[in-house]
Amino acid sequence: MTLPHIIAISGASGSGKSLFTETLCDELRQIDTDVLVLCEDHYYRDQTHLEMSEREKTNYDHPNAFEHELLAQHLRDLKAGKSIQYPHYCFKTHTRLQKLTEVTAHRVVVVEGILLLASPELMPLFDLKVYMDTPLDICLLRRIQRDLTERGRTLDSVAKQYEKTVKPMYHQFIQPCRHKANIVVTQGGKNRPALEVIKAHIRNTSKL
Ligand SMILES: Nc1ncnc2c1ncn2[C@@H]1O[C@H](COP(=O)(O)OP(=O)(O)O)[C@@H](O)[C@H]1O
Ligand SMILES: O=c1ccn([C@@H]2O[C@H](COP(=O)(O)O)[C@@H](O)[C@H]2O)c(=O)[nH]1
Repeated sequence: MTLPHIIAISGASGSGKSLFTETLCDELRQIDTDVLVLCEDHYYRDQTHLEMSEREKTNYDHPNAFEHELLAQHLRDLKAGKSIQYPHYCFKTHTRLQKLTEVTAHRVVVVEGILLLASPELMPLFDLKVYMDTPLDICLLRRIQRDLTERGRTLDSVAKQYEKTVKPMYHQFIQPCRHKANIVVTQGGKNRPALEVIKAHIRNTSKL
């Protein structure tokens, strides 16, 4: 089997990574492209051993919060044509679920997450690196809306986490990776020309 083409979609929380990935992959499937999506979020380290009050103090925007070594192993396995079993993570409890999803190797693998380009172990595994360059104030507004409706947070907790870790870690780890990307996407998940460019690149390079 042809090696999978692995694409990283990175950028700040709320920058539009998920929407961009979902749109890209839906459209690739419509043209019969065999594509698998993996989320870096699934690889957050389990916090079960900590009290809830301690879990809430964890810095989830630092690279150490992720089990990048497991994600790297999974990407190497997929490159070798092997199946993987990826974990699932719950943002409300900050723990891994008792659930693994088995997936087989695909021709195209799209991985999305905030700190993919900050990991020296992951970087060599990506064939294409995309950075979502969205102003941080827009990201924050989107994050407030999502965290209140989907992740069981309050406005106060979102504001505190943003000041304490989300914003400083963005400046320390995420934004400095912008220059490592092959493609920088402005205007979030709805940037139609950027989607077309990446689709054309995938068609040309993944020998579909
Ligand atoms: N260009 C855009 N215009 C309007 N809304 C957008 C745009 N890009 C993303 N969104 C919305 O912003 C929110 C956050 O986007 P999402 O893709 O979940 O970000 P991320 O995965 O980077 O955290 C979602 O509700 C999404 O639908
Ligand atoms: O237990 C957790 C784990 C992560 N977070 C926050 O999630 C975002 C990353 O997710 P996106 O889907 O890219 O927005 C990150 O900024 C963490 O702060 C959390 O709050 N709790």
